Amino acid sequence: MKIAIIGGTGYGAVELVRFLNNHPYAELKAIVSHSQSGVELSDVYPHTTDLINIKMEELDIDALSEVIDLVFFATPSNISKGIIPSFIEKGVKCIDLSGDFRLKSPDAYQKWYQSSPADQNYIDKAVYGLSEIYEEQVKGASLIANPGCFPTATLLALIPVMEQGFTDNNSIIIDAKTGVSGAGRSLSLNVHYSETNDNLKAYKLGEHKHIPEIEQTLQEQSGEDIQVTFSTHLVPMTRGIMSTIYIDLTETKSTADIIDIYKEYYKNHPFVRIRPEGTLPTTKEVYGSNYCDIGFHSDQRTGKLIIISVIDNLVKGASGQAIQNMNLLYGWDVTTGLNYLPIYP
Ligand SMILES: NC(=O)C1=CN([C@@H]2O[C@H](COP(=O)(O)OP(=O)(O)OC[C@H]3O[C@@H](n4cnc5c(N)ncnc54)[C@H](OP(=O)(O)O)[C@@H]3O)[C@@H](O)[C@H]2O)C=CC1
Ligand SMILES: CC(=O)N[C@@H](CCC(=O)OP(=O)(O)O)C(=O)O
Repeated sequence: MKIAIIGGTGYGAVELVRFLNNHPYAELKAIVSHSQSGVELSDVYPHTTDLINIKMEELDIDALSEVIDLVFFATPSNISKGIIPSFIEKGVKCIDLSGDFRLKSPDAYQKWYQSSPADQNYIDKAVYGLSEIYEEQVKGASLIANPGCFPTATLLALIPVMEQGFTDNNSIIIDAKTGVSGAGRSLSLNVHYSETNDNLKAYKLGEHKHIPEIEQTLQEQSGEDIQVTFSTHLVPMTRGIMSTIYIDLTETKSTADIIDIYKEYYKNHPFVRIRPEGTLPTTKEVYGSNYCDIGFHSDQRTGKLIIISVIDNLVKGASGQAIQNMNLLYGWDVTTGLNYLPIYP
């Protein structure tokens, strides 16, 4: 299978390169860069020296479409929506790491992304690539909208319990934290070392574009009109997301009851690991890997279930899940190319 990556010098792209390099059925044919075409990837990322010998190139849709089967877009939002239709028309499948095709409502996209939405025909075609939940739909897709990092950690943690009929689905509070690589490679004051080191910041309260993404999927899964309270925090670490979720239970359930439900739900999904009672996952325990680890505490005193979900934002939250979706798309084992033990410590 011949692959191209667009957005070559970004963190998402170089993480895709890492996984494709280890993938037995995928061949990386081209890396497109709008800022550094003609430059060797290893000149931008010296850690790939002698391992990846690819000169980045300008985007040429016609020429690329002749030689590739699949394109990964690792570009900021507002880019892929103008390019993907041309690839799809030429029979090239697309996996988009940006948010351009995630929201089914064009009005919601306009509101939360403050920009005009993609062509409705392509929004309709796009499959939301939350791999474990939409496995069957992903298998038949031509365009996959890879989920955002916070929605991945949050939705995998919430959906199984919400299907049980003993939760108050309008009581959800999501308190999420992310490492700085979530903001990508470009520089800004927000992610400046002396602004983030030794510091903890809340940001984008009430206006984060992952709010409509989370609500859209929870509404689709439950059939209810759900609103969530969602807060994001920047933590002085490179990688990792922890989503701490609070949801009211309408029946008394022990932590062990909840764990049984999740173990059953994810029994055929190797990338979701359910922690035993008394242990809660940490971001370091999934570092560099495609795992989403989930732990629970059912608080009998308050009737709230507390769920802790961790991922590596660049792996399960972006490029790893994109590779998982590629594996589903082509009928390969989902773990192909992704069989990494987390890096610890
Ligand atoms: N970082 C993360 O944890 C996650 C990221 N994502 C999403 O994945 C996508 C990539 O993120 P990430 O790699 O972190 O971001 P980066 O900022 O690190 O990289 C994005 C790359 O896109 C290219 N690019 C930037 N501006 C333009 C432009 N105007 N036109 C064309 N290409 C452009 C640049 O590469 P070049 O100049 O080489 O073309 C840039 O390096 C984003 O949509 C992001 O929201 C999703 C989940 C998690
Ligand atoms: C630290 C930081 O800024 N994180 C980003 C993560 C968003 C992201 O990367 O996801 P999208 O693909 O939806 O843009 C944020 O909170 O906006």
